[in-house]
Amino acid sequence: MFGKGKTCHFAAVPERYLAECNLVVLGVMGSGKSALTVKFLTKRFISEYDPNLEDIYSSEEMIDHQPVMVKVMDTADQDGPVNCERYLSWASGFMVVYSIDNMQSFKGCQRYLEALALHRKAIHLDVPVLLLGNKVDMERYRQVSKSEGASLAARFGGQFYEVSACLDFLSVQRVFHDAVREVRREADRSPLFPPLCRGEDRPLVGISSAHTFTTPCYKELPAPATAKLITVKSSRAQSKRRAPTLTLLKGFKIF
Ligand SMILES: Nc1nc2c(ncn2[C@@H]2O[C@H](COP(=O)(O)OP(=O)(O)OP(=O)(O)O)[C@@H](O)[C@H]2O)c(=O)[nH]1
Repeated sequence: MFGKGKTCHFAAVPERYLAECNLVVLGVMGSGKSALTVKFLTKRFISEYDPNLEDIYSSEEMIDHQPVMVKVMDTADQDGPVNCERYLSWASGFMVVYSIDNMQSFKGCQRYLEALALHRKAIHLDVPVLLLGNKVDMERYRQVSKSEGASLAARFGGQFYEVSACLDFLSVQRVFHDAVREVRREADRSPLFPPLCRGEDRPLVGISSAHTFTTPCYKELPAPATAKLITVKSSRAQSKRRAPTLTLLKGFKIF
């Protein structure tokens, strides 16, 4: 299990004021989805994960002086974008990951982008999509050029980043925070985005419309069928405390 720690609460901000942003991380096996997710949540790079586990992690973040509960679904698709329903209807935004040292993973992520384009068209909402070229530390084995990544992202109307789960934390954090910013922008821009973010029965109090955003609820939101919700301490809070021992997927421990 990952993240037994209790949630960190920002002292001055009652929980009911937190907006939520559901991010889904997609990509073929081995592209680094779990590594990026764990890096964002814990500032650490862990090299092995159970590829079959699909979990949702949540972390309270302060982004542009606004608190937000970021929920990250680390998906575990075996065969590309099939049975996507569990995350399509849940997501506020998507992050599609490939590995710059693996052309197959780049081709694989195009299938995700196509599926997401269809989804966006179907619901008439520009749910933000970010394309991430991971493993830039593997530059000398690069198979996908930066311009190929950028032009693919542009083709599908998404932001493009190159990152590495095993290099600096801030670059990874920036990508996740930018995803939240994109979701906020879209929520502000589109009257079709539902007006308030609604967590599990969280009272909808005190959130001005300028800062509200949520899952595109074009239909009833089922809880993702196969995912567990795991709450971890925010990375910011964690850095201020003595690092706890976290037991990771597959029983790996980090300190
Ligand atoms: N060098 C390097 N290796 C990475 C990076 N990110 C992930 N890896 C390695 O790539 C392998 C796959 O990473 P995962 O995070 O498990 O990839 P995933 O996309 O979650 O894979 P599945 O769980 O199989 O879907 C692991 O051995 C990681 O250690 C990175 O930025 N740089």
